[in-house]
Amino acid sequence: MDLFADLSDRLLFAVPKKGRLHERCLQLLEGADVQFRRNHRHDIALVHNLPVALVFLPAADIAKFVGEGNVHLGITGRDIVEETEQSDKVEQALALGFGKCKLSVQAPARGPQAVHQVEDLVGKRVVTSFTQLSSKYFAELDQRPTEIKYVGGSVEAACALGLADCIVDLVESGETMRAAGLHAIANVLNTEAILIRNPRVRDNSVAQKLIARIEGVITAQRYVLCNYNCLRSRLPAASKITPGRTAPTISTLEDDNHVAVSSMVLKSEVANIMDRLKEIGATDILVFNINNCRV
Ligand SMILES: Nc1ncnc2c1ncn2[C@@H]1O[C@H](COP(=O)(O)OP(=O)(O)OP(=O)(O)O)[C@@H](O)[C@H]1O
Ligand SMILES: O=P(O)(O)OC[C@H]1O[C@H](OP(=O)(O)OP(=O)(O)O)[C@H](O)[C@@H]1O
Ligand SMILES: [Mg+2]
Repeated sequence: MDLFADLSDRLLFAVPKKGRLHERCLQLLEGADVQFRRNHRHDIALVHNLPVALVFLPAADIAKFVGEGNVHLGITGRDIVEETEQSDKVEQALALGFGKCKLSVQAPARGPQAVHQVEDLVGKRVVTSFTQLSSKYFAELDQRPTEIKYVGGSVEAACALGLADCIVDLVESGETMRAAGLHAIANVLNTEAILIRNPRVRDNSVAQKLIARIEGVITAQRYVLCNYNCLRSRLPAASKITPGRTAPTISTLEDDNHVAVSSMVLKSEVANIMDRLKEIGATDILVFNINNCRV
């Protein structure tokens, strides 16, 4: 196989090769029926059923590849787009709703090294994988230079090892930082995984198709389908509780006094919605997962 010739007519789509976003990206691709077989240790995989090639890269490099046009579409964290200064060069096609965390300033919580406010860190030593964002953050805080040093991983160890007075790193549950004796003293950025594209992509139709499919998978994960019966006279109240994305679907029943209602509702609100439907006398309330959709 001549891989370079095979790639020339394909849309290149970068996917994190490891780390927190990898598995979720593979699930998205499966949901979008992007079929491929990745050979062991090979970082490029041709898609069988679309003119697309997947390129497996470290999440930290993806924004730059997309921004410079080497690849056309990619999934990475918003933090990476900001850190690599690509926000003017890439378009955000979709926010994906996973990989949510905060980039935050963390310092020792107790002992002689303890720090409780970020102002006390001006002029001190910061260790991070996010040197650009950290430099900007501390420069805005004070004109005095703060020393910013790069490390590629296990950033949380830097204070205990005497390398830093504080770190700037990603925090989700806070477990890693607690275990390292650190606490958050300032938030630099909220981030989540995003689908980005190069605005100069040649074959827009393939990119559009992929974006629409991925949007469908994400929407299907966020919503469920709620079906129930209620008295026709309670329809105005029912429609307020389940307005649907456009409007609820109403079907007539043999019994003229009742209607069947079907409506997409947010998964995160479904328990509350079922309670409210019960209160207005709805019966036979059923909730179904949605496998896939286009909205
Ligand atoms: N704890 C977390 N919770 C949620 N999202 C995270 C978390 N850590 C990182 N991310 C997101 O995932 C992106 C990639 O980070 P991650 O650390 O998973 O990649 P990596 O450094 O390439 O992998 P690894 O750390 O396994 O070597 C980050 O830029 C951020 O957007
Ligand atoms: O708040 P938490 O839920 O504990 O998550 C935060 C941790 O997740 C990331 O680390 P990762 O797992 O990528 O390991 P790494 O430090 O080796 O990159 C990040 O760098 C933190 O260490
Ligand atoms: Mg990591």
